[in-house]
Amino acid sequence: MASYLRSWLLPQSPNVPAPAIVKSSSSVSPSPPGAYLSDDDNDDTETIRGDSPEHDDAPPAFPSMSNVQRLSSAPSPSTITPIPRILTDSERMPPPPSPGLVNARRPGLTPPSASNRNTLGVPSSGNLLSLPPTSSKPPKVSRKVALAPGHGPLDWANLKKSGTNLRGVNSLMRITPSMLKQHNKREDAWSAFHGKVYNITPYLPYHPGGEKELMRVAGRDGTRLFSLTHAWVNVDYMLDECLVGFLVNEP
Ligand code: HEM
Repeated sequence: MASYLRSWLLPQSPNVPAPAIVKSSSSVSPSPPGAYLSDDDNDDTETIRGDSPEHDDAPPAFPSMSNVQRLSSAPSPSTITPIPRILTDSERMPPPPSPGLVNARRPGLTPPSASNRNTLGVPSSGNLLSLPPTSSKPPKVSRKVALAPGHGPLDWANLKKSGTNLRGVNSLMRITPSMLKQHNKREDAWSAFHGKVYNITPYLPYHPGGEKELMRVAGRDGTRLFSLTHAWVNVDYMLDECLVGFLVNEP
């Protein structure tokens, strides 16, 4: 009786098989004697060693181990794999920056300072978020003049359609530079544009740039000055009813 109790209170000696470790072929399958003693050569013995996950639900050995036996066979704390801890919000990776701070975090770009921000907090310059300058030129000052009442663009269009003879001649002519030069008075002003000669006298009070400007080309070729001022204006359409002829070279 005493030896029986001692065998349960003391750890098992190495030559006595531990009752909890089932290695006996009789408990599993009828293997030939000695087959379960082989460590590596037999696959069947591998499946019943207890280190396989499939063996976790094996029934406890009988008789069960004492406290001393359990302590001696328990794994040391250093061999226990720690269970991963769930991170709190503050320990997780920070969220991506908001769009307004993207440039401030880019290397090589200076973050927008308070000095180059307007009252709305929008960077005014030196930042990709700022609007590009639309033009480096100063704003163009209009040189248009105030036309007399009844002398607007629509009034000119109506005059052209009225059938009034705006040419001052009965037929189209071949006009040399010397002939053109004789028509340089306000009441009789001709000017050449793109090889065509027009009577500009009826148009003088309708010219948005003023009579004075238009009279600069009276009696001569005004193509260059016209193109420098407003190349986009369709003079052929504007003065089609004022055509008097075509510019030709001197004979
Ligand atoms: C007979 C031919 C010409 C016609 C049909 C004509 C027509 C016009 C028109 C339609 C405009 C208004 C343009 C706009 O609204 O943007 C204009 C403006 C003007 N034109 Fe003429 N033009 C003629 C000849 C000339 C010539 C020869 C000069 C210069 C010597 C001249 C000087 C000007 C100027 C300074 C303005 C004002 C431009 C501005 O600041 O907006 N034009 N002209």
